[in-house]
Amino acid sequence: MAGFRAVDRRHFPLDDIPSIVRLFKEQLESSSEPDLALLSIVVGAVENSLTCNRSVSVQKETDTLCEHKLPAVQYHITEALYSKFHALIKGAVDLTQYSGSKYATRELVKKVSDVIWNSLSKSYYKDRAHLQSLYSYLTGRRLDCFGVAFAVVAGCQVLGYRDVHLALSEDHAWVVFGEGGSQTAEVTWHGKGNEDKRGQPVGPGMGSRSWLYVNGCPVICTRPMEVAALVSAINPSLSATSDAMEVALLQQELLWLLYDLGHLTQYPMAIGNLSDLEEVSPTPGRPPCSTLFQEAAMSARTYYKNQHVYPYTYQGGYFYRHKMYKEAFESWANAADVIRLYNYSRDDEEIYKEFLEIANELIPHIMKVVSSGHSAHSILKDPECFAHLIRFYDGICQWEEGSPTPVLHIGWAKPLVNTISKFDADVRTQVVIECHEDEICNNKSSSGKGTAGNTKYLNNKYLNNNNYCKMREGGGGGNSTRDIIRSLESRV
Ligand SMILES: CC1(C)CN=C(N2CCN(c3ncnc4sc(CC(F)F)cc34)CC2)S1
Repeated sequence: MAGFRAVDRRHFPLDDIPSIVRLFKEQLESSSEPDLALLSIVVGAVENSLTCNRSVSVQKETDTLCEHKLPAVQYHITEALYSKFHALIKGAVDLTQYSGSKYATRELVKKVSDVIWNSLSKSYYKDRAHLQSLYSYLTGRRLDCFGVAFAVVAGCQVLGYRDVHLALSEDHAWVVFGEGGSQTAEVTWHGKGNEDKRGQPVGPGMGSRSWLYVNGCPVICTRPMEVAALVSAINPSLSATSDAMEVALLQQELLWLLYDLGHLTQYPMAIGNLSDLEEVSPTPGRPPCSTLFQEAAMSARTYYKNQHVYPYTYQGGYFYRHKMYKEAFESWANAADVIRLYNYSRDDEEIYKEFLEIANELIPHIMKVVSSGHSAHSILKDPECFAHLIRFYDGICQWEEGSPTPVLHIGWAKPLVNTISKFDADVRTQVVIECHEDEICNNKSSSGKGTAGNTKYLNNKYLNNNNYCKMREGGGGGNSTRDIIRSLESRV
């Protein structure tokens, strides 16, 4: 649409959270598609005014939630930026070049990606905050890697293509297009120092088994889920240690609107974002954040073959912050059960850092804290805690097996040895180690091209009955947990 619909104009000026929620609600419930450019410009303007300007207005203590006034988003500013985006896209893409098909072609998608890509400012710090919205793009010519992918989808919407949608893994974004969303295309970069693969289909399919492409189980967005992605990408941080409260409250309200409309059901990370916000500032009458973290994990199991890691690290982080250490061990073991199916490759640094922090910071901290106490109920006397930790470490070991890049090094072994040796032998012997082969792991070892620990992998199944966990010895060599445990036994 060339300009704002008349209905949109009357929402302005947007000077508080309810007025922005009303605009989103109307966009999401109106007959035609929600307008990604309009919504991204609006939330980008609010975020920018509350997090990027030095002139931070000190909120009067007397203010209650509903009186949270925002720096008003004026209609004429929004309309000018909206028209600028339309002019940029329509001016650069001659649609007569792309046959009359209603479906986008790879050339069209690549062309829109080039228009965004070539209009970005030449050099800026790509990992900075607040570079995800079209407001940032249109006022500063700066976008982060997610922002480029989002801008391409918004640009294709401006051109009238309803088949181009955002595809999201846990650390990358690309687009699907064509009949039934059957085609894929890279449209942005990933990580540092990697040549971008823009225009190419997302590859190399299952072969690489890298976490970056979540084994063929990305979140394929509908238009409302693309709105959920732009809302999830709102970044309230003012500095490394503080958030702009109004921006966080706006994000929370918009996520509840999307939740109630059912648009987060198949989007585990957005549910996780909402749970994090609820943990900090619970909304009366809403489910507790612990329930939401569980919903995120269930969503990943239901819709994405349990191939996503973050729902379990969201949940484990929550339990850790609330000193629910046994539950944290279980969530982290569940996260390791996901990563064990992958091969660690060079693009997977983000999840490597996540597991490194859990194994070498968070678990050792827990061990230190609980070692000071001497209660009979200590987790150090609980075989199920030991079993969760073994499952956690074993998952990381299996992740490494068959991978082109090694995972473990001595920096991992010391905290691991230290942790396991905190459990007495009579507790450890209650955990029967049982490993057996099954088809998934066979595929992993057959397709694994890696060198690190390239051995025949046997899956560790955990049968949790009679209050102990069975992990039966099997074949295999490399870093299988059995070898680690055996070597530990000889030292403890
Ligand atoms: C348990 C954690 C460490 C806490 N926050 C986590 N996030 C994971 C990434 N987040 C996300 N939240 C919603 N949608 C997306 S799409 C995406 C990949 C990017 F390249 F597009 C990331 C992401 C939000 C924050 S994982």
